[in-house]
Amino acid sequence: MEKLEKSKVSEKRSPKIFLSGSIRGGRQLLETYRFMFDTLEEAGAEVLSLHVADPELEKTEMKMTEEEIYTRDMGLLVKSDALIAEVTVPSIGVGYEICRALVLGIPVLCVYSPDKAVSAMVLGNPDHLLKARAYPDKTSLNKIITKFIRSL
Ligand SMILES: O=c1[nH]c(=O)n([C@H]2C[C@H](O)[C@@H](COP(=O)(O)O)O2)cc1CO
Repeated sequence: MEKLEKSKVSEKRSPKIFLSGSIRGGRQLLETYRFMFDTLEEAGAEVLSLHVADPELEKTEMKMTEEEIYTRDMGLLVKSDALIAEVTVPSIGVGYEICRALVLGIPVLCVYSPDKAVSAMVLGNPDHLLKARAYPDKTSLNKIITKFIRSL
């Protein structure tokens, strides 16, 4: 009888990704979050937190209470196969989500612009579930994300 091989997430179904990016920490990299969202979709991933890359985010989140935002995001995080965080812009929410994902045993990819001072809590973190990668340009950002998705 043919032996069933243990398959990775990507061979079975679209990996569910929590995209994490600064909101109240500052929206100056919104265009990068949108690029990351597009890259993830092209790589066959399903982005659960699409609101992070939404230029109209303020309109929808304004109608939600702080508790509703927190509960929704934590609910999405537990359903995620991985978290991908853009950490160039310091954000308490992004840092919290990274830590929470690691505690839950969810793999994390942090990406950042190489000329920015990123927290040692990310760069110096020895957790085997955490990868931190600098991207000098959009082409490398695309490659880093695509490689990570294929590794899931
Ligand atoms: O309105 C929101 N909606 C929301 O989903 N978040 C989550 C998702 C983001 O990855 C992260 C951003 O955190 P911060 O707002 O502290 O920069 O927190 C955060 C806020 C505002 O803090």
